[in-house]
Amino acid sequence: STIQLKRYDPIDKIKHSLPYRFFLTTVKGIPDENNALNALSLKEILSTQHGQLIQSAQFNYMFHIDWLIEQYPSEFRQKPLLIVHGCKRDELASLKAECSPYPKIELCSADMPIPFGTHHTKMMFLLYTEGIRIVIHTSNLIPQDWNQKTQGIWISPIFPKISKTTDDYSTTTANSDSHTNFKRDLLTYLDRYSSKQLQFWMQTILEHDMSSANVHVISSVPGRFTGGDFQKFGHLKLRQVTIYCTLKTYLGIDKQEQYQSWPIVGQFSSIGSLGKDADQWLEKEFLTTLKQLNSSYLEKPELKLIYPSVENVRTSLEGYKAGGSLPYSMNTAMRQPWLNKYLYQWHSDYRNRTHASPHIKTYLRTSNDYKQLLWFLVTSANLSKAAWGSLEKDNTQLFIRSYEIGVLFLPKNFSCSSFPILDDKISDSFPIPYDLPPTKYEAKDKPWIVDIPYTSQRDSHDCTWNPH
Ligand SMILES: O=C(O)CCC(=O)Nc1ccc(C(=O)O)c(C(=O)O)c1
Repeated sequence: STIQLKRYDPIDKIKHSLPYRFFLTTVKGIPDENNALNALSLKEILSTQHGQLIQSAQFNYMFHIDWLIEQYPSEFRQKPLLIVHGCKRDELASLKAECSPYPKIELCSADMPIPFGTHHTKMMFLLYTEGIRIVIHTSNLIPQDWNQKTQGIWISPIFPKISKTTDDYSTTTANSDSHTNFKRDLLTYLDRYSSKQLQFWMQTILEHDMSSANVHVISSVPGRFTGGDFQKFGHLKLRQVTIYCTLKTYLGIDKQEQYQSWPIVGQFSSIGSLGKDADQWLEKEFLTTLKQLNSSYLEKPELKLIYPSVENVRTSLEGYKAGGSLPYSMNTAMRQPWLNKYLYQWHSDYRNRTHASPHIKTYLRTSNDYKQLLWFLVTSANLSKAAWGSLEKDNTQLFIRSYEIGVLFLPKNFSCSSFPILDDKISDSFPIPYDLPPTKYEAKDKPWIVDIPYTSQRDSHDCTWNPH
């Protein structure tokens, strides 16, 4: 059979990048050495060092087209580019206008059948002569999102084309998928767009060997899911993957008791309307599925939510302007004061990103001493029912409004029973983006709310915040 020459992937040369391939974006205005550790810029992701680009696709919510084209190397700026978006009406008109100088840009509008849903997914397909690379991340394609924020990036290997030779005995399982069903789940997600332009990318993905993928796809698409589709998306998918890959399979039932109290940490850049108390959705639905309370213990589930306080925003590199990307509205916040007791500050001293305001979204489960990580998810999904879904029809149907996608790291796919979280940062500990244990809000702290003024204290640029 043809020996697939493992092409040298420049991403592998970045210190500590393997085996997780999980990066933050580089931050301007902090010492360079803090950027070196597991950080990438968009230009680095798109650079010619990865091979000869044939064409690409960019899934996102917000686009600055001229700036995006500039992030591609000049020799790749005329390659076909598919923009997958959820824009409508005047936003669609301005997106079309922005794309008109570029004949090779095609627009694919995601079907948005449900009100208040967003096309939130942030993903890149990069097709090279050598193979296809998939990037799943949290940044809008606008300069502000790649400048001074904390954002997350999972960057796949360059998956090689499945060789055509008939005697190909490579380890390809059913059409060369991974143990984590990465290809199957990515295709399941793409199929929901029922888009002709995405047919080409689905066929291309089918033709590539993704058996080396070591993460699970956790996605959301608009719809009402029951029966066979019940656990395919949203928080039920996360439950389905974590429940069978950690507690039950190799930790043994007896140990389950030990894990009942292990806290779950959620971290995000916006919050939806979650109901009049925690029992409406947060604890009864979202936490319960993540906690897998499938046993008799009725432990008080421990949930810690990291969302920037006003002070975190005021003292950030961008100052109050960072709050423009934290669209938690007064109208929503005023109806859920009960949420504040779950809130923790954004703190990332060990990654030198305390002042790089977070737009990343992550969810994880950790031991009580914060030394072991049971699972880790980086995703586009904020803490909202629109993103994660809400159960209906006596818990037989999951209703989701938005498109979201993320990748889940499970220890079993990295041949260990838990990921180490050690306080020194150069060890092989999992590169979590923030400090653990999380830092509680101080008594005077309030969650950042985007649509009210902050004038009593000026920010790091000596500005105040006056939305209108
Ligand atoms: O959900 C709610 O009810 C509040 C509205 C909201 O949060 N909207 C929103 C839209 C786009 C993005 C994005 O940047 O793609 C983000 C984000 O990522 O914070 C959040």
